[in-house]
Amino acid sequence: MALPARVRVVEVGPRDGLQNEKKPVATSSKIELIRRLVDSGLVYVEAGSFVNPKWVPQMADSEAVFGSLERKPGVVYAALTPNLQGFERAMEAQADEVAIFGSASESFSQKNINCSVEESIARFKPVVKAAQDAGVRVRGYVSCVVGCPYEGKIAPEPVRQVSEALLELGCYEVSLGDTIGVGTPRDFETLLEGLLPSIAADYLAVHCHDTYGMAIANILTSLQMGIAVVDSSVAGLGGCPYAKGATGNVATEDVVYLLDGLGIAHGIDLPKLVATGSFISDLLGRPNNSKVGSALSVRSA
Ligand SMILES: CC(C)(COP(=O)([O-])OP(=O)([O-])OC[C@H]1O[C@@H](n2cnc3c(N)ncnc32)[C@H](O)[C@@H]1OP(=O)([O-])[O-])[C@@H](O)C(=O)NCCC(=O)NCCSC(=O)C[C@@](C)(O)CC(=O)[O-]
Repeated sequence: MALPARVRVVEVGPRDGLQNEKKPVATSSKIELIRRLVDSGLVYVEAGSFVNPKWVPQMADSEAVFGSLERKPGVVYAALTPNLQGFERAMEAQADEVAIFGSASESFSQKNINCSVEESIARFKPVVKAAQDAGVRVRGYVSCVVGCPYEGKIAPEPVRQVSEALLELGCYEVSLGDTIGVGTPRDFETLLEGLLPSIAADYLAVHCHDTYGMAIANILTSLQMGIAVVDSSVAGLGGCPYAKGATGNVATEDVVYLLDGLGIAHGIDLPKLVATGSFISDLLGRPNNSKVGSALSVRSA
């Protein structure tokens, strides 16, 4: 299949990237990070999450973050909302879009959102209804699409079932999460071969963690199979609080470099993005997990 002419990059660094940071990150730093990301050309930023702050303390200031974002036409600031309580908080904070998050693995569902996969769909139903009533778009996530930290390998069928359930509820798109970054291109091929006969590529995104260094290869495979939406975190920030040992998302800089090399449009200014990756890595006092970011920072220094 031909590669897509344009890819929509969904920046999840301020949420997925920062949610697992052990040291507190100042609200003002999060706001500055998001400002720089938007200044780099990103138009979709997952800026926070309205979950139980006891479960994910790093996201407890999401109201304050959303309250100080500079709103710009065409820029979407999204938030995770696991239930109606989260959705109401997100609306109060004027999130532009929300996301519900399920799992293809029962064990991960219990650890992450404290309910079974079936219960999660029932819990999401009123969230989507409330969002539709408010005219707010809802994105869906499915975690553990190829592997689970508790159950090992995951087959495409449960992923298809949960993805279809989320789309039937009213999600406009489902992002397929390799939560622990164990997938290889063969796994992504098998996954998409299992999904694409019943779900059009236009309704799917990929969300690859880079634990085993396979994320860029998995994204390339997905692009070749018609996927045109890619989630990523600047500087490869992140990890999942409920997936021990999982490292960050694929770095946005690495995705942009790949897209440039393939001649795929994306609308992002790579030098500005690299500077943003250096900014947040310095601020967190951790190495920059983007290979492209590190290489280009050294060259420009
Ligand atoms: C889902 C819940 C809330 C269920 O948690 P629960 O304990 O089952 O909820 P509950 O309804 O029984 O309520 C218990 C307490 O939580 C409070 N509560 C309940 N809901 C909220 C809310 N929205 N905001 C604030 N507070 C809330 C509620 O008010 C109550 O407070 P108490 O009376 O004990 O003081 C909990 O399990 C939770 O917060 N989990 C967070 C999970 C999370 O954020 N995980 C990381 C994000 S997912 C991810 O990273 C994967 C992804 C998306 O990136 C894709 C991938 O890579 O795979």
